[in-house]
Amino acid sequence: MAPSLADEACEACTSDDEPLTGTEYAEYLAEIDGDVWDVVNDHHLEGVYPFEDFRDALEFTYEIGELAEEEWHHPDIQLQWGEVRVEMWTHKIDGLHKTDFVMAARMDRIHDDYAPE
Ligand SMILES: C[C@H](O)[C@H](O)[C@H]1CNC2=NC(N)=NC(=O)C2=N1
Repeated sequence: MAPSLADEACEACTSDDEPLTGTEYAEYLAEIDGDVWDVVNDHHLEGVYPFEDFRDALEFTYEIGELAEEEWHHPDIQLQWGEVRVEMWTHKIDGLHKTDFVMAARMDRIHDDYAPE
């Protein structure tokens, strides 16, 4: 079996890279949580994570913030009761790079720990 996207390294992006097109990112999109993530305008990822309450949403926000600092790839984050919204793309190429999908897969893995029993 191919390694999970969440186990792959975040690849460094250079300004020579082209943003991924729909056919190119389709295989990565299939590996992240389809109930959470959508690609918008072939340009960025939008994710909406559900939570049981505000505290879980707050702790998840902190955890993905730490991930962002470790990988130096920072989503826009909106926290509200029971929900965390995330937007993410690769600024250098103003579009999607494999790294955006690796980050999404890592966030999915973190979110798994918040699933209700
Ligand atoms: C200048 C700085 O290194 C860049 O803006 C980094 C930091 N965080 C980032 N976050 C995201 N989401 N995309 C980027 O391309 C990015 N690049």
